[in-house]
Amino acid sequence: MEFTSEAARTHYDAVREVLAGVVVGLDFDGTLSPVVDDPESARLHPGAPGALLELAEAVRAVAVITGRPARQAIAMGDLDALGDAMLDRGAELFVFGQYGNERWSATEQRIRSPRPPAGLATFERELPSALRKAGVPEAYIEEKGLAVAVHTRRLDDPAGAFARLVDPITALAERHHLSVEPGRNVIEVRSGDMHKGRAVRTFVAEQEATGVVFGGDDLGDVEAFEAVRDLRADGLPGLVVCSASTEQPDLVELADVVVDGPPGVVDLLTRLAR
Ligand SMILES: O=P(O)(O)OC[C@H]1O[C@H](O[C@H]2O[C@H](CO)[C@@H](O)[C@H](O)[C@H]2O)[C@H](O)[C@@H](O)[C@@H]1O
Repeated sequence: MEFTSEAARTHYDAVREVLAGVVVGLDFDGTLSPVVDDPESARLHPGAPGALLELAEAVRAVAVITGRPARQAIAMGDLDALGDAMLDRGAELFVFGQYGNERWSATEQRIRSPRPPAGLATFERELPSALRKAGVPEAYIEEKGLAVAVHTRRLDDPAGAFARLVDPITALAERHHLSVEPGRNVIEVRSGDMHKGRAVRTFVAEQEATGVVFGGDDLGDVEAFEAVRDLRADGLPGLVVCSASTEQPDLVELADVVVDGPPGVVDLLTRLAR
């Protein structure tokens, strides 16, 4: 792991000093789960469950804060079993799905979810035609209930296809009053009401946290990075962790600690816990 500045090292020490009251939010894809070609095949890094379990005992609470539907993240990460193991040790696991629109906890064992945003159903109906017109009809459409993701990773030219799709998808989304979230070979369309920054702030407030850590790897994590930095400016110890990749190099400059993808995240969580 690498600190991005001397101040960053101080932030790390400040968080460790109040660790028992700290909340830890972690993104799923690219942070806890290595990025794979098929979004359905993503799984937790093998070291993640053990590291999260150990960490949960040392902090106030742990949350997976993801763009995925909560149900999917729970299934892919076997998070209900992990949550049970945490409860057995007096710790709690939360999942904030769809950028904080959905909420699950190991104690409640049910997902609270709002209705899909107005305009999403029409957007979905019009999307295949927009993909055809942009010359990328074979892009993979992932329907998530509250959002739609268009993936280009498995195409012959993922970056070129992404570039051809951003403007037409943005225009279509705007016509339906929806927001666009570009990511790693993915363009997501969803309601703009919620983002990971709000999820982080809610998590901190509800848990009356004495500090906060957030780790992420993609543009959809930037609001959470900013929330940690803003809370820190208000006096709450905080640490921003970037799970680095060549696909989103710009995120590094927003972070305090940079680690090498999910294996590096697991290593950092293990160090924090000890
Ligand atoms: O907030 P996250 O947990 O990072 O979720 C963001 C999106 O991640 C998924 O896509 C990404 O991971 C896939 C599997 O590794 C990869 O194939 C894809 O290229 C990545 O963009 C997921 O499919 C989306 O629904 C999530 O919103």
